[in-house]
Amino acid sequence: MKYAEEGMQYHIGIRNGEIGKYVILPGDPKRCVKIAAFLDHARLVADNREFVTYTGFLEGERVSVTSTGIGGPSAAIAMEELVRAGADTFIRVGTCGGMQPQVKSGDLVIATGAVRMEGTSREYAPIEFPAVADFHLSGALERAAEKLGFSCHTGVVQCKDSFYGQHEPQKMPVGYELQEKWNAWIKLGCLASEMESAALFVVASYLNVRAASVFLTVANQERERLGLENPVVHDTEKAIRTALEAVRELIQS
Ligand SMILES: O=P(O)(O)O[C@H]1O[C@H](CO)[C@@H](O)[C@H]1O
Ligand SMILES: O=c1cc[nH]c(=O)[nH]1
Repeated sequence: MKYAEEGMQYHIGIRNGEIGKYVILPGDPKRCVKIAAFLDHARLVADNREFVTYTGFLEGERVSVTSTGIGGPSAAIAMEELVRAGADTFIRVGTCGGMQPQVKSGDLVIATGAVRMEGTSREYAPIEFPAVADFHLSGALERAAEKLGFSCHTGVVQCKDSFYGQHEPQKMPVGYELQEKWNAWIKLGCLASEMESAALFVVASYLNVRAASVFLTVANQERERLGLENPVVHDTEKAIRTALEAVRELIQS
């Protein structure tokens, strides 16, 4: 494809040689600078659309941070172009909404797999194919959260394309379907809902690279429904530190 000059990735604006093989993937571009602050000698290498990239060092190894924006389409584009630029190991650092009563605001969630109730992954793989995280990366995230003493849940998460379809299904013309499926995901033990991991895990399988996800639980609408305590938490630092500790372990191993 010839949309960009030679050696430059069209959407993310990265030039060859500007990123590490390890990339942290937040959704929010403003999270990039917070993550980059944990790297040595981090510098901004690209800023195009929703895709902001910093590259720095961890344990002497080059590590990058690229925001994906919201949803599967832009997350898949980011991963495709980062792989073309040389990356092979991805950890999404996101936010999520808890679904099970034990998943409380401020807790971390690590995804072992993701429900593919979004559109992007269907343009890569038939729906029978599972969206699964890399086993070794997820294990490294679990060990990191435990080492850092953070409250953490590991399991399947649910992905969708409509944030408001999750939060206000009754207002949607297809609310009957959204509500029925939501109840099914809860019965099946889904821990939390977010928007990018299903696409990232399926694209990673297709491109033969490694991907995993860790999230901050912002709040939990099921706890709200049950009349349980449910504050709103926005600070993603625990998820960021967990991801970077996992990358550190991978670099040292
Ligand atoms: O905080 P980020 O990483 O963007 O993740 C979550 O937040 C956004 C919705 O508010 C979606 O992108 C969802 O996956
Ligand atoms: O409830 C939430 C919180 C973050 N991201 C989501 O997709 N849903």
